[in-house]
Amino acid sequence: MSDNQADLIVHARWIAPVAPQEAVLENHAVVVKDGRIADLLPSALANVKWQSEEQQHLGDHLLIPGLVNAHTHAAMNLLRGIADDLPLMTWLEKHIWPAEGRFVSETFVYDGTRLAAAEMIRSGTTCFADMYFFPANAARATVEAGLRASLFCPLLDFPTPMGSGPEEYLRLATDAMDEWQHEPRIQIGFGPHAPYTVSDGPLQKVLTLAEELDVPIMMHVHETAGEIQMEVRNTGERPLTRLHNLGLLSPRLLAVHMTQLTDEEIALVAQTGTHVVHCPESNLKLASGFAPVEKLRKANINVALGTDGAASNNDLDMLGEARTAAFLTKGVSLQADAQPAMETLKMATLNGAKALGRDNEIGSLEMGKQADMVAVDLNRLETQPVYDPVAQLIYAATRDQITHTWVGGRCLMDNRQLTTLNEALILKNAKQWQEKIAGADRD
Ligand SMILES: CSC[C@H]1O[C@@H](n2cnc3c(O)ncnc32)[C@H](O)[C@@H]1O
Ligand SMILES: [Zn+2]
Repeated sequence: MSDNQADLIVHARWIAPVAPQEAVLENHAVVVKDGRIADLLPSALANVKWQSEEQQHLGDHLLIPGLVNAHTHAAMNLLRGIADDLPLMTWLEKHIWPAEGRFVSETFVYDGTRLAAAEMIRSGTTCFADMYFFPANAARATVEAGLRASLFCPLLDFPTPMGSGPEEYLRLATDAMDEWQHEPRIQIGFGPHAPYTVSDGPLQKVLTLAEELDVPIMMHVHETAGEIQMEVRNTGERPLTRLHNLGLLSPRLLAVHMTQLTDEEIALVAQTGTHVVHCPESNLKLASGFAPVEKLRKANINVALGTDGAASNNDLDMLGEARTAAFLTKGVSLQADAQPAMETLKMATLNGAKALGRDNEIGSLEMGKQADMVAVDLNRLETQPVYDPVAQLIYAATRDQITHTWVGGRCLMDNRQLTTLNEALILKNAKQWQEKIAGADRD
């Protein structure tokens, strides 16, 4: 193959590379070779410098890096709408855990993750961070869909459909790491559920193994005030202090939610390089609170964005989540200029990639990185006229305007048609699960 031979050239009216520069490029093209971005140059020069049989002329579209959903429970798509309008602990203890106890299996996780993958591809997510049971089945569904994922293997003090206790969860996690080590699109990490469900011994083991194997850790932390009061009552310490004393706060940790933070705790998170994953819609729906994003940003903390699972959100729409995040930060900080549109796009892409330690490969449209990209059609009544394409994306566009999704240069959605997944089959399967789950309650 000659040096100027490419596999695909995508031309767009606007390209927002996110990094190394935040500026939006006009009438440019991305050249893809061997799954990576080989060039980013003015459209007029693309076919002078490069040859490619495959060309995509997008017109009035904005091309952005693939969205990185930094926290979800993909298979919970099958539990969407099963328990609404409840606070976290009632939702979890009285509804979700009992339902998981009855229905979660390897098949449930495979089917649920496939349903979630279809929704994610259709809404521009190219990489997701998942924390759920039977991660090998989630990995299989992810690879078949063509997506990227970081799968965090669950660990709790008590039995679940997946295992009997910490020793078994740890073994299953290291087995999954062995099994998936040669699949570059899959990363496996540890997912100790929360400070109130995992005791010190297992957390110490997680930390030792994570350091030895050099993998990330994801945990729900300070999601509600109630969880903090409970820990203070039982141990006299706040959960974050306990995690710090155990040595868990570090760039290896993705602390999810973080809605309750003192100024001292924010300083500690900054000092230790811990990443925060903000899940505004789940936090709002469960009435948990909200992360003080503007304060976190001022402290130079990396804040990524996640939807949480579809049973608490109730969708996996990262564009919608980004809009909620931007508005919430402005409202909470009483500063209209807090979290501008470009900052929000960065939170939904590069910051997620950084939190997962994958920013050398994904998160921005830079030469050498994987060609994970999403095209958004701005040529619609709802997003015209266009003065600022990124503002239009964050403040006005909706996920149905996403026309194309590529992962590693492979097109997973072409003009809103899924190429790797059978929509009709997935739909049918989701309905069968609904009948099984709702039917079991009637019996
Ligand atoms: C250890 S597997 C994941 C476990 O977490 C539960 N879960 C889903 N959303 C939340 C949330 O917002 N806070 C705490 N726990 C959550 C899920 O149902 C699984 O049991
Ligand atoms: Zn969660």
